[in-house]
Amino acid sequence: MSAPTIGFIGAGNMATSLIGGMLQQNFKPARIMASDRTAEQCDKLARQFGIRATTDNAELARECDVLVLAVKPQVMQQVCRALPAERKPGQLVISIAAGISCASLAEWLGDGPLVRCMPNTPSLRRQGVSGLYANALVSDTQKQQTEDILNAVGISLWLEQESQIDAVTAVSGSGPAYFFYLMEAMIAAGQQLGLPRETAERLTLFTALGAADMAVHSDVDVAELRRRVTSPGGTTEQAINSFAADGLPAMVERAMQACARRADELSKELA
Ligand SMILES: NC(=O)C1=CN([C@@H]2O[C@H](COP(=O)(O)OP(=O)(O)OC[C@H]3O[C@@H](n4cnc5c(N)ncnc54)[C@H](O)[C@@H]3O)[C@@H](O)[C@H]2O)C=CC1
Ligand SMILES: O=C(O)[C@@H]1CCC=N1
Repeated sequence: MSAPTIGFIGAGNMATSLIGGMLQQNFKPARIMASDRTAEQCDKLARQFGIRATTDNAELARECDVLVLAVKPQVMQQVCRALPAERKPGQLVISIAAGISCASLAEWLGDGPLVRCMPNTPSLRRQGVSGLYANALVSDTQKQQTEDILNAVGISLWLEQESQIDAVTAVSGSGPAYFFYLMEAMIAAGQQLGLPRETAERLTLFTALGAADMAVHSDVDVAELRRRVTSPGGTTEQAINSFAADGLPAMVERAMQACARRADELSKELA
């Protein structure tokens, strides 16, 4: 079977990250298309990646075997309803929007194979992680096609239930922002302690990179890795005790609950 043609509707941050990663993983530019509301964005992608880009979403719907919906949740209904009814037969639709349910997508597009995917921006560096949920009409071949796309930019995990996508959004979809926020705070605190900004920044970023790499490749869990840094009566213990006294775990839980709740609210507001 020949390789599928893949069309991205909405060529913004996430689509650019995904396409960039796919091309590094030997996807052929001739097999990838993108459409965007703005001609500037189309020109940018065409120049950057050598792919075909158009302002006509309908062209992708007619020509592509796989359609990736990568517009903001707030415009998804309008974009879906404006697509032609004569889409490529058996077309797989992959939506990466937060908080847009399969039921809404099926109502706007008609019944068909549908995957909900929650990727994240480190896909740009092929370090992404995605949660995937398929409706009952998705074939094994289409599941494989979905994995081929998302695994080109990192790793992907299939979910049993659609509702778990909101939890994935709270952990990994939005998660890079939490780590960036912590890094911002560490850089500022490093400066307060007397380091030049650039030094505090490099120390912080390489510490984050090293800690994540170590945790990913470790055969013990992250709590044990933390304990191994924390000498009794030493310096780390003071910092961890301070975080605990300020209620860091509860703070993280509340933030992630708020994130998942917003995804659920969006699914109702935009249904
Ligand atoms: N940015 C992130 O970290 C993540 C975003 N997502 C989801 O990905 C989707 C896209 O997010 P971003 O790439 O961050 O947004 P973005 O704003 O960078 O990209 C959206 C693109 O859609 C285009 N667009 C708007 N209306 C259009 C229309 N009618 N037809 C064609 N294109 C149109 C815009 O011009 C823009 O280039 C959202 O639904 C979001 O929930 C999912 C996971 C992570
Ligand atoms: O903030 C948002 O709504 C999107 C979804 C996950 C990450 N960014």
